[in-house]
Amino acid sequence: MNILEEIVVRKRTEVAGAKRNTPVSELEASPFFKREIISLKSSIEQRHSPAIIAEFKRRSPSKGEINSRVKPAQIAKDYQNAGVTAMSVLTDTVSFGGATHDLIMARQQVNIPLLRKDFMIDPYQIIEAKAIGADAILLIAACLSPNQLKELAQTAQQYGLDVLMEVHSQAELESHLNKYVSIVGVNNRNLKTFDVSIDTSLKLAELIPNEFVKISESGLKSAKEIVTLHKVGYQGFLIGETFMKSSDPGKSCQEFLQSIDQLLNPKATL
Ligand SMILES: O=P(O)(O)OC[C@@H](O)[C@@H](O)c1c[nH]c2ccccc12
Repeated sequence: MNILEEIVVRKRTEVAGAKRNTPVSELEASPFFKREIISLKSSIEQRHSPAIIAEFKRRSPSKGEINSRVKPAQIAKDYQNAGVTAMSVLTDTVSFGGATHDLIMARQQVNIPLLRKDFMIDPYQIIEAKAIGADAILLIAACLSPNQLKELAQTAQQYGLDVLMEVHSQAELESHLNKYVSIVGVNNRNLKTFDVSIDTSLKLAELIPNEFVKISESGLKSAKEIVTLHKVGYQGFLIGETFMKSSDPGKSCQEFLQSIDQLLNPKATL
Protein backbone atom coordinates (compact mmCIF):
# COMPACT_ATOMS: atom_id res chain seq x y z
CA MET A 1 0.00 0.00 0.00
CA ASN A 2 1.27 3.50 -0.75
CA ILE A 3 0.87 6.31 1.81
CA LEU A 4 -2.29 7.60 0.17
CA GLU A 5 -3.97 4.19 0.31
CA GLU A 6 -2.96 3.82 3.95
CA ILE A 7 -4.47 7.21 4.80
CA VAL A 8 -7.75 6.34 3.05
CA VAL A 9 -8.05 3.05 4.98
CA ARG A 10 -7.46 4.92 8.23
CA LYS A 11 -9.97 7.63 7.26
CA ARG A 12 -12.73 5.04 6.89
CA THR A 13 -12.20 3.96 10.50
CA GLU A 14 -11.96 7.57 11.70
CA VAL A 15 -15.17 8.58 9.94
CA ALA A 16 -17.03 5.57 11.34
CA GLY A 17 -15.93 6.65 14.84
CA ALA A 18 -16.86 10.29 14.27
CA LYS A 19 -20.33 9.27 13.09
CA ARG A 20 -20.84 7.33 16.33
CA ASN A 21 -19.58 10.19 18.51
CA THR A 22 -21.23 13.10 16.74
CA PRO A 23 -24.36 12.34 14.74
CA VAL A 24 -25.24 14.53 11.76
CA SER A 25 -28.09 16.15 13.73
CA GLU A 26 -25.50 17.45 16.19
CA LEU A 27 -23.30 18.80 13.38
CA GLU A 28 -26.29 20.59 11.90
CA ALA A 29 -26.91 22.29 15.23
CA SER A 30 -23.49 23.99 15.13
CA PRO A 31 -23.75 27.80 15.04
CA PHE A 32 -21.43 27.80 12.01
CA PHE A 33 -23.98 25.81 10.07
CA LYS A 34 -26.07 28.93 9.49
CA ARG A 35 -23.29 31.31 8.59
CA GLU A 36 -23.08 32.66 5.09
CA ILE A 37 -20.40 30.91 3.04
CA ILE A 38 -17.65 33.10 1.56
CA SER A 39 -16.99 31.70 -1.89
CA LEU A 40 -13.39 30.65 -2.47
CA LYS A 41 -13.94 30.66 -6.21
CA SER A 42 -15.29 34.24 -6.31
CA SER A 43 -12.63 35.48 -3.91
CA ILE A 44 -9.91 34.18 -6.22
CA GLU A 45 -11.62 35.49 -9.35
CA GLN A 46 -12.06 38.97 -7.90
CA ARG A 47 -8.36 39.25 -7.23
CA HIS A 48 -6.72 40.05 -10.55
CA SER A 49 -3.21 39.48 -9.28
CA PRO A 50 -2.00 36.05 -8.01
CA ALA A 51 -4.22 34.87 -5.13
CA ILE A 52 -2.36 33.21 -2.31
CA ILE A 53 -4.01 30.50 -0.22
CA ALA A 54 -1.78 30.15 2.81
CA GLU A 55 -1.85 26.87 4.70
CA PHE A 56 -1.65 26.02 8.38
CA LYS A 57 0.43 22.84 8.46
CA ARG A 58 2.29 21.54 11.55
CA ARG A 59 3.89 18.51 9.95
CA SER A 60 3.61 16.25 6.94
CA PRO A 61 4.52 12.68 5.99
CA SER A 62 7.09 13.97 3.49
CA LYS A 63 8.75 16.65 5.65
CA GLY A 64 8.13 15.51 9.23
CA GLU A 65 7.89 18.33 11.78
CA ILE A 66 7.49 21.77 10.15
CA ASN A 67 6.29 23.99 13.00
CA SER A 68 4.70 22.76 16.20
CA ARG A 69 4.90 26.03 18.13
CA VAL A 70 2.48 28.35 16.37
CA LYS A 71 -1.27 28.55 17.02
CA PRO A 72 -3.93 28.53 14.28
CA ALA A 73 -5.82 31.57 15.66
CA GLN A 74 -2.71 33.76 15.56
CA ILE A 75 -1.57 32.49 12.18
CA ALA A 76 -5.05 33.04 10.70
CA LYS A 77 -4.96 36.70 11.81
CA ASP A 78 -1.41 37.12 10.55
CA TYR A 79 -2.14 35.54 7.16
CA GLN A 80 -5.24 37.71 6.76
CA ASN A 81 -3.28 40.86 7.67
CA ALA A 82 -0.57 39.86 5.22
CA GLY A 83 -3.20 40.03 2.47
CA VAL A 84 -3.83 36.41 1.52
CA THR A 85 -6.99 35.57 -0.41
CA ALA A 86 -7.82 32.47 1.62
CA MET A 87 -6.43 30.09 4.21
CA SER A 88 -6.17 26.31 4.14
CA VAL A 89 -6.29 24.38 7.40
CA LEU A 90 -5.19 20.75 7.58
CA THR A 91 -7.61 18.88 9.81
CA ASP A 92 -5.98 15.43 9.56
CA THR A 93 -4.37 14.50 12.87
CA VAL A 94 -2.32 11.35 12.35
CA SER A 95 -0.31 12.43 9.30
CA PHE A 96 -0.41 16.23 9.55
CA GLY A 97 -0.85 17.01 13.26
CA GLY A 98 -4.00 19.03 12.57
CA ALA A 99 -7.52 18.93 14.01
CA THR A 100 -11.02 20.14 13.23
CA HIS A 101 -10.52 22.41 16.25
CA ASP A 102 -7.73 24.24 14.36
CA LEU A 103 -10.20 25.28 11.69
CA ILE A 104 -12.72 26.44 14.32
CA MET A 105 -9.98 28.56 15.92
CA ALA A 106 -9.12 30.13 12.56
CA ARG A 107 -12.79 30.74 11.74
CA GLN A 108 -13.27 32.75 14.91
CA GLN A 109 -10.56 35.19 13.84
CA VAL A 110 -10.95 35.87 10.13
CA ASN A 111 -13.43 36.58 7.36
CA ILE A 112 -11.48 35.17 4.42
CA PRO A 113 -12.56 31.84 2.89
CA LEU A 114 -11.28 28.78 4.75
CA LEU A 115 -10.46 25.54 2.96
CA ARG A 116 -10.81 22.34 4.96
CA LYS A 117 -7.81 20.28 3.92
CA ASP A 118 -8.32 16.60 4.58
CA PHE A 119 -8.84 13.30 2.83
CA MET A 120 -12.55 13.39 2.10
CA ILE A 121 -14.16 10.04 1.35
CA ASP A 122 -17.61 10.32 2.95
CA PRO A 123 -20.44 12.90 2.80
CA TYR A 124 -20.30 13.05 6.61
CA GLN A 125 -16.96 14.90 6.37
CA ILE A 126 -18.57 17.55 4.17
CA ILE A 127 -21.31 18.21 6.71
CA GLU A 128 -18.61 18.29 9.38
CA ALA A 129 -16.62 20.81 7.28
CA LYS A 130 -19.62 23.12 7.24
CA ALA A 131 -20.19 22.62 10.96
CA ILE A 132 -16.65 23.74 11.80
CA GLY A 133 -16.87 26.87 9.66
CA ALA A 134 -15.19 25.88 6.39
CA ASP A 135 -16.13 27.54 3.08
CA ALA A 136 -14.57 25.04 0.72
CA ILE A 137 -13.38 21.44 0.69
CA LEU A 138 -10.66 19.54 -1.11
CA LEU A 139 -11.42 16.39 -3.09
CA ILE A 140 -8.35 14.45 -4.20
CA ALA A 141 -8.83 12.61 -7.51
CA ALA A 142 -6.15 10.05 -6.58
CA CYS A 143 -8.21 8.91 -3.54
CA LEU A 144 -11.62 8.61 -5.21
CA SER A 145 -13.31 7.00 -8.19
CA PRO A 146 -14.81 9.45 -10.69
CA ASN A 147 -18.28 8.59 -9.38
CA GLN A 148 -17.36 8.98 -5.73
CA LEU A 149 -15.78 12.33 -6.47
CA LYS A 150 -18.84 13.50 -8.37
CA GLU A 151 -21.21 12.46 -5.57
CA LEU A 152 -19.12 14.18 -2.91
CA ALA A 153 -18.81 17.31 -5.05
CA GLN A 154 -22.57 17.39 -5.55
CA THR A 155 -23.13 17.03 -1.79
CA ALA A 156 -20.71 19.90 -1.13
CA GLN A 157 -22.53 22.07 -3.64
CA GLN A 158 -25.85 21.31 -1.93
CA TYR A 159 -24.34 22.61 1.30
CA GLY A 160 -23.03 25.71 -0.45
CA LEU A 161 -19.36 24.77 -0.17
CA ASP A 162 -16.94 25.25 -3.08
CA VAL A 163 -15.05 22.20 -4.28
CA LEU A 164 -11.36 22.27 -5.06
CA MET A 165 -10.54 19.12 -7.01
CA GLU A 166 -6.90 18.11 -6.83
CA VAL A 167 -5.21 16.33 -9.72
CA HIS A 168 -1.70 15.26 -10.50
CA SER A 169 -1.99 14.08 -14.11
CA GLN A 170 -3.82 14.55 -17.37
CA ALA A 171 -5.48 11.14 -16.88
CA GLU A 172 -6.97 12.20 -13.51
CA LEU A 173 -8.16 15.46 -15.00
CA GLU A 174 -9.92 13.71 -17.87
CA SER A 175 -11.50 10.96 -15.77
CA HIS A 176 -12.63 12.99 -12.73
CA LEU A 177 -13.66 16.49 -13.78
CA ASN A 178 -17.39 17.22 -13.38
CA LYS A 179 -19.77 20.17 -13.21
CA TYR A 180 -19.96 20.25 -9.40
CA VAL A 181 -16.28 21.17 -9.14
CA SER A 182 -15.49 24.87 -9.23
CA ILE A 183 -11.72 24.99 -8.77
CA VAL A 184 -9.05 22.66 -10.14
CA GLY A 185 -5.79 22.37 -8.22
CA VAL A 186 -2.72 20.81 -9.73
CA ASN A 187 -0.58 19.26 -7.01
CA ASN A 188 3.09 19.64 -7.83
CA ARG A 189 3.76 16.92 -5.25
CA ASN A 190 3.04 13.35 -6.24
CA LEU A 191 1.25 12.03 -3.14
CA LYS A 192 2.43 8.49 -3.87
CA THR A 193 6.15 9.21 -4.24
CA PHE A 194 6.45 12.75 -2.73
CA ASP A 195 8.41 13.96 -5.79
CA VAL A 196 7.81 17.68 -6.35
CA SER A 197 8.02 19.52 -9.67
CA ILE A 198 6.27 22.67 -10.87
CA ASP A 199 6.52 21.20 -14.38
CA THR A 200 3.36 19.29 -13.42
CA SER A 201 1.48 22.60 -13.21
CA LEU A 202 3.15 23.95 -16.36
CA LYS A 203 2.15 20.84 -18.34
CA LEU A 204 -1.47 20.65 -17.18
CA ALA A 205 -2.34 24.37 -17.36
CA GLU A 206 -3.72 24.39 -20.88
CA LEU A 207 -5.67 21.16 -20.34
CA ILE A 208 -7.93 22.64 -17.65
CA PRO A 209 -11.06 24.14 -19.24
CA ASN A 210 -11.37 27.89 -18.62
CA GLU A 211 -14.64 27.72 -16.69
CA PHE A 212 -12.65 26.33 -13.75
CA VAL A 213 -10.46 28.50 -11.56
CA LYS A 214 -6.92 27.10 -11.72
CA ILE A 215 -4.69 26.66 -8.71
CA SER A 216 -1.14 25.39 -8.40
CA GLU A 217 -0.36 23.55 -5.15
CA SER A 218 2.72 22.51 -3.18
CA GLY A 219 6.45 23.03 -3.32
CA LEU A 220 6.12 26.73 -4.22
CA LYS A 221 9.07 28.65 -2.82
CA SER A 222 9.65 31.84 -4.81
CA ALA A 223 7.76 34.84 -6.16
CA LYS A 224 9.33 34.13 -9.53
CA GLU A 225 7.66 30.71 -9.73
CA ILE A 226 4.32 32.32 -8.90
CA VAL A 227 4.68 34.88 -11.67
CA THR A 228 5.66 32.17 -14.18
CA LEU A 229 2.64 30.04 -13.26
CA HIS A 230 0.34 33.09 -13.26
CA LYS A 231 1.35 33.79 -16.85
CA VAL A 232 0.26 30.32 -17.96
CA GLY A 233 -3.18 30.74 -16.39
CA TYR A 234 -2.99 29.88 -12.68
CA GLN A 235 -4.92 32.35 -10.53
CA GLY A 236 -4.43 30.75 -7.12
CA PHE A 237 -1.40 29.33 -5.28
CA LEU A 238 -1.54 27.02 -2.29
CA ILE A 239 1.51 27.45 -0.09
CA GLY A 240 2.22 25.78 3.24
CA GLU A 241 5.76 24.85 4.13
CA THR A 242 7.49 27.96 2.74
CA PHE A 243 5.58 30.05 5.32
CA MET A 244 5.15 27.50 8.11
CA LYS A 245 8.83 26.61 8.41
CA SER A 246 9.49 30.18 9.57
CA SER A 247 9.17 31.03 13.27
CA ASP A 248 6.83 33.84 12.08
CA PRO A 249 4.74 32.41 9.18
CA GLY A 250 2.66 35.61 8.88
CA LYS A 251 5.75 37.73 8.33
CA SER A 252 7.22 35.26 5.86
CA CYS A 253 3.89 35.33 3.98
CA GLN A 254 3.78 39.13 3.95
CA GLU A 255 7.32 39.34 2.54
CA PHE A 256 6.41 36.76 -0.10
CA LEU A 257 3.37 38.80 -1.19
CA GLN A 258 5.52 41.93 -1.36
CA SER A 259 8.06 40.24 -3.58
CA ILE A 260 5.30 39.10 -5.96
CA ASP A 261 4.07 42.72 -6.12
CA GLN A 262 7.55 43.98 -6.82
CA LEU A 263 8.01 41.52 -9.68
CA LEU A 264 4.66 42.48 -11.20
CA ASN A 265 4.93 46.26 -10.68
CA PRO A 266 8.66 47.09 -10.60
CA LYS A 267 7.96 50.83 -11.06
CA ALA A 268 5.84 51.09 -7.93
CA THR A 269 8.94 50.88 -5.73
CA LEU A 270 10.76 53.82 -7.38
O1 LIG B 1 3.60 22.79 2.06
P1 LIG B 1 3.52 22.95 0.59
O2 LIG B 1 4.55 22.16 -0.17
O3 LIG B 1 3.53 24.42 0.18
O4 LIG B 1 2.10 22.35 0.11
C1 LIG B 1 0.87 22.89 0.55
C2 LIG B 1 -0.29 22.02 0.06
O5 LIG B 1 -0.33 22.07 -1.34
C3 LIG B 1 -0.12 20.56 0.53
O6 LIG B 1 -0.16 20.57 1.92
C4 LIG B 1 -1.17 19.61 -0.02
C5 LIG B 1 -1.65 19.60 -1.28
N1 LIG B 1 -2.55 18.60 -1.44
C6 LIG B 1 -2.67 17.95 -0.29
C7 LIG B 1 -3.49 16.88 0.05
C8 LIG B 1 -3.45 16.42 1.33
C9 LIG B 1 -2.58 16.98 2.27
C10 LIG B 1 -1.76 18.05 1.96
C11 LIG B 1 -1.81 18.55 0.67
